[in-house]
Amino acid sequence: MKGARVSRFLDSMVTRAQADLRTIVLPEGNDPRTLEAAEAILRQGVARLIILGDAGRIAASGRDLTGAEVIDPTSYERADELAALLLELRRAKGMTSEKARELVRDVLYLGVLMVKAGIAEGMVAGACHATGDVLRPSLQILKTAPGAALASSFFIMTVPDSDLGSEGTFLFSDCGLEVQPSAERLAHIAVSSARSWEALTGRPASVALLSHSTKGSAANDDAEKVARAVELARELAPECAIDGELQLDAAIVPEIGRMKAPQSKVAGRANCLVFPDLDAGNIGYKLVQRLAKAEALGPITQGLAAPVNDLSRGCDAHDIFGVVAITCVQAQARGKA
Ligand SMILES: CC(C)(COP(=O)(O)OP(=O)(O)OC[C@H]1O[C@@H](n2cnc3c(N)ncnc32)[C@H](O)[C@@H]1OP(=O)(O)O)[C@@H](O)C(=O)NCCC(=O)NCCS
Ligand SMILES: CC(=O)OP(=O)(O)O
Repeated sequence: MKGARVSRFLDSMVTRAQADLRTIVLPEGNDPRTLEAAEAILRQGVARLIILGDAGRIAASGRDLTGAEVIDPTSYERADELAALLLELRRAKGMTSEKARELVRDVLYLGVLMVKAGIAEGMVAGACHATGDVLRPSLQILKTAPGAALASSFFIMTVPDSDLGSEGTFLFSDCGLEVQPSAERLAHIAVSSARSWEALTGRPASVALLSHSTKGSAANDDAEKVARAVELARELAPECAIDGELQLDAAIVPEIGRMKAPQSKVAGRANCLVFPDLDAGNIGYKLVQRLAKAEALGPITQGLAAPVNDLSRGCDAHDIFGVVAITCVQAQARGKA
């Protein structure tokens, strides 16, 4: 964490988080990277923290976690109350009181239930759990936000020494949640991404729906799905700059955008890149992170009723710190909505 390069984007998230503190639950208190990030979050006054895990093990980490509330999920005094809440919310889906009492000891379910009950305002996990396991409890318990058709996810990528996108910063979606979105779901992902970008950066979104084809240069079902998603996204958000289908070079490199899609207002200047499916999105973000040494903060969920954000199991403490700062900013926005 010490000496980690902080992007201008992350710096702005930290400043906003510090100005109006929120309470975030970190269910992976047994993970050393999480404790390293927690120490930095507390030292810099970025969030109030609830850390779930074995208190003895956490104390033995040697991290200064003064100010954090450490809760052992095996002896939490509000466990019965949260199990009753889970039962009430999921009874129609076959939840039993026995199963609810068992699930409330699972740190991921416990964390989400704490958010649902208002004990915490957001959650960050995924350093040592797979994405499906992190997101399933939030999809089941928190559900989508009013007006959101679906939940999806994005990364904020900052490529060092690049002037593409927004001075090297991009939103990539969906790199974590929707596996094989239909044209309709892709359109919703594109519009949510534009709104997330604008809420986080304060800058106008320029959204490219990516493909192996630019404006009909290839004719097949995959390219047509993306072109259809563009039409639908424009109907959903006529005020947004959205275009496609575009190849990656046409989307972000001005001279190639002008050559391949001369009529497009997005080509060559896109800052939000929407991938056609999860294979492309997940592989794409990891390529940019690992080969271009980009800062990759996410997967951040959008469209959920309260902020629960995931991490890659390949993350480091800097990534966890960054995702917590973004979660705080999302929690502030929810508080004001
Ligand atoms: C997130 C994910 C786990 C959800 O699917 P699932 O576990 O199969 O769960 P289900 O389809 O049973 O859905 C569980 C609940 O989530 C809801 N749900 C699923 N996807 C949703 C979405 N995109 N938006 C809103 N709700 C959604 C379902 O409606 C269901 O609600 P219900 O139980 O109240 O009826 C699945 O989409 C997934 O595995 N995605 C890929 C994750 C991944 O591996 N990413 C790569 C690394 S980042
Ligand atoms: C986002 C992601 O790819 O997560 P993981 O690396 O944990 O699968």
